Parts: sequence; C-alpha cells; structure tokens
Amino acid sequence: MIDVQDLSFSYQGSAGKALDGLRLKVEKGQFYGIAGPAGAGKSTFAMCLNGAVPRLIEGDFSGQIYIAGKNIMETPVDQLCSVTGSVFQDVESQLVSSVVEDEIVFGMENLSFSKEEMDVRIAESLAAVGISNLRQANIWSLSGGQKQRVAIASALALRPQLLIMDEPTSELDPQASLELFHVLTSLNRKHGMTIVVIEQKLDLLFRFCDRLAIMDKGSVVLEGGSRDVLEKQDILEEIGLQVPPAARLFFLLKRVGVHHSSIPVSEEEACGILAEILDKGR
Ligand SMILES: Nc1ncnc2c1ncn2[C@@H]1O[C@H](COP(=O)(O)OP(=O)(O)OP(=O)(O)O)[C@@H](O)[C@H]1O
Repeated sequence: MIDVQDLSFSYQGSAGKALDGLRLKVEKGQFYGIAGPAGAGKSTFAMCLNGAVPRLIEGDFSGQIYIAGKNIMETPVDQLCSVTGSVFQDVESQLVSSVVEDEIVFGMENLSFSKEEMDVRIAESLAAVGISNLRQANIWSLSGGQKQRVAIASALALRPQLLIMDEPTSELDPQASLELFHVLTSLNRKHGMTIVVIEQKLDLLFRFCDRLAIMDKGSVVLEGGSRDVLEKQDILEEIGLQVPPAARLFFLLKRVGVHHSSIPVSEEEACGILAEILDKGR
C-alpha cells in the first residue's frame, strides 16, 4: 500500500535533515504504528505521505513515495485525496463548520457528488466511528474524543483506502484514547482500511498495531511486529522512548529468570502471565 524509498527532506532555510534516507513499506490492510522521540521526523513524514510536503511546505526533497502503486509526486491532489485521508494532531484547527453534518459535507463539496450520494456517505462515515447520533450536533459542544471522531468521519466520507493519523490522542484522556484506538481497529478489521498512526502512547501502539516503525533522526531505526520491537528495549530506551510499565516489569522478571517467553504487549496479557507465575509458585 505504501512503499517509501530513500526519502530525505530538509525544510527551507534549515541546515539539518528532517528526514534522512527513510525507507518503509506498509502492506494493504495493516494497522501500522509509528513512534519516535520529539524531532524524529514523524510529522514531516506524515505530511510527505499526504503530499503536503513538498507541495505546500517547501524544502529540499528527494526519494520516492508510492501509495497504492502510484508515485504520489506524479499524482494530482484530487486523486490523492480519494486514496489517502489524513487527520492531524491539532484537530480543532481542521474543523471549519459548527454542525457535524456540515463539516462532513465540506470535505466532499469540491467533488460534485449528488445530494443523495452525500447523504449516504455522511451516514456511513458517522456510523463507522460510532457517532450517528451526533449528526446535527454543534461541534463546539463536543468532547475532544468526539471532535476527533468528526475529523475521522470527514476523512472517511471520501472513502480513502488509507487513513493517516498524526498523534490523534494528544488531546485525549486515557479512556478516550483507548476508545479511539478501538474505533481505528474496527475501521481496520471490519472495513479493511489500511491505517498508519503516529502515536506517543506506546502502550496503545504495542497493543493494537500489527506492525511498528520506530523513527529517530529522520529514519527508521526499528521495524517489525509489536513483540519483535518490544524485545529491543535497549534501543527504545537509548533513543529516549519509555516502554510501558508492564513490559518493563517483564524485562526484569526475564533478567532474574522468572519469565522465559516473549514480553507481553498489553496489561491484560501481563496480568494473565503473572497469574500463571503466581499459581506455579503456590
Ligand atoms: N516548519 C519547519 N521548519 C524548519 N524545521 C522544521 C519545521 N518543522 C519541523 N522542523 C524540524 O524538522 C525535524 C523533524 O520535525 P518533526 O516535527 O517532523 O518531528 P516529530 O518526530 O514529529 O516531532 P514531535 O514528536 O515533537 O512532533 C525537527 O528537527 C524539527 O525541528
């Protein structure tokens, strides 16, 4: 679905490279997570995937990005929009209407859909993120989690094959963050949508994503399934990422010879293994 080859980018007037020879492949239907310390180049990469870099944000760009088999530098913007939907960190700045339904219509306005077609797409995208009841709601009365869902629904109305989200939970509390990841999982599993999510909350990435890329200094330093990446605690901590507490505990248990298999990817899994260890000790 995504094939990135030797991608480098320096912002205009900036001496350093924000992206430096980045290579990455995401298969169709994957729920793919990206993490990394501040300044690793994650947001710049997300903006390359939707074409904002270098079309809107100028700088020194090199490399190739193929999405759904098309070189995005050679693809007109309107065609890119129907393949890739994006939702960015500061969701409030993306919302332009005061009523939920109008917000979703806004994204479709330039695409000359009939009124009936728009109606179907509004209902479908609101249902996919579980907020059909908010169709006529005032956006500014909604919670942060609900606004995130409105932004996702707006992107979904264009029926993209790929959804890119840059730190969607940055303004959300732990419960709303978890709920959002359940919504993304449902879009991925039920609707087959490929999802790329940049996220600081590593526990969510390890728990929900099929595959992860860890970025540092503009390139990918670790890539693999959650369990494989989690095993590389040393590298994660070296670049300043804190592994979730349950995983840390199991690293220590492994070190002292109490735990012998892979590190659990969620608190639930950790509890199950701990219960077994305690049971054996009785
Ligand atoms: N508009 C800009 N002009 C110049 N340099 C920039 C600009 N935006 C980002 N950078 C620089 O590019 C590098 C990568 O930044 P980017 O925001 O992509 O990293 P990030 O991993 O998303 O960080 P964070 O987690 O803090 O959002 C950093 O060194 C940053 O200072």
